[in-house]
Amino acid sequence: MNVIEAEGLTRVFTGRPERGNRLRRSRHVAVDDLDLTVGAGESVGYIGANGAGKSTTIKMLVGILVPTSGTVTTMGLHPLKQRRVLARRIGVVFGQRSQLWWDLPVRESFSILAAIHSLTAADERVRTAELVEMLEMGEFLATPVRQLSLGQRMRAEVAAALLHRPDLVILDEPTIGLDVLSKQRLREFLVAQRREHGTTLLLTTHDMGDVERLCDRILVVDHGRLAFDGTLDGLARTVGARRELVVDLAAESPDLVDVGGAEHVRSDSGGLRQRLAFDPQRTTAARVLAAISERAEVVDLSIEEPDIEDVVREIYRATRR
Ligand SMILES: Nc1ncnc2c1ncn2[C@@H]1O[C@H](COP(=O)(O)OP(=O)(O)OP(=O)(O)O)[C@@H](O)[C@H]1O
Repeated sequence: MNVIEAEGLTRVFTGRPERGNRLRRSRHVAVDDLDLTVGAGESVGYIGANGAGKSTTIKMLVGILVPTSGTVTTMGLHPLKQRRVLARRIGVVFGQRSQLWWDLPVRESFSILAAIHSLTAADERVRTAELVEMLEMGEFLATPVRQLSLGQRMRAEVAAALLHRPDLVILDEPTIGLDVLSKQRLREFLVAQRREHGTTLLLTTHDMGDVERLCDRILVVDHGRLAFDGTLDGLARTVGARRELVVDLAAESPDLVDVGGAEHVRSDSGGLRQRLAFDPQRTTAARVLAAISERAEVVDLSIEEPDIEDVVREIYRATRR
């Protein structure tokens, strides 16, 4: 069964009437004739530059925005006409907007949501305990939401959206602004939910790490239109999404140009710091590091992910050729 089916989905925003000419309004096509199907159990990353139309699409899928034209069903339901029924079947997280009660302790927000979703008292207890453990929320359950750190709040938001075990979870920028550890926790949790419950995931993100660790299908949107629909492998083949290993060496060294599986990008400070690019589909950072260590003593290292904006720009370039 398809969890999401959209055909010719279009949303046009019209501005205010222009001064001196009330009949003229600016017109902006945010989502342009989009055909989209997402099957049960898929994990789909929806990426694109700022303003490409990601949030607008999601809002139409969940019934917050009315399409200008086209059709859409989510979980086989009409998002606008059957919004209440749909709300019981899906979980939605908008990174920038909270669904928790600001002044209440986190635990109470969960209780209210459990009541809204008609969970039994026993089920609420079991599910809350499970989420608290998996998302490590024990230490801030009694804290009012407004006092949470961003990482804590996002974990609580995700828990709130998944409390009723929805079949489809839609996340708009779930890891935005989070530190490395919080991102990792959240990703591990989502992977586990998928594995254990077969949950379908659709997420928008600017973080290539989210895409790599969470998604088996990627959609790239450009000016409201689909520019790419395929796997991460396919995306990497199209744009060569590379990572960079940055190593600090114990002594100045010549450029590390002959390291297998990696390409020397740049040396700084007489070769004390060197950057090597590699394709994560073909080799691993550990292998590249081992090869470097045979040639020079490494004292520190970091790995830089490709910037999603660069990947998207490359996709746009490739698809417009
Ligand atoms: N309510 C609105 N009224 C007018 N224009 C809007 C409205 N909402 C969005 N837009 C415009 O539609 C386009 C798509 O916006 P949307 O928020 O869907 O982009 P996005 O891909 O989610 O971007 P971001 O990554 O920055 O969140 C943008 O040009 C935006 O300015």
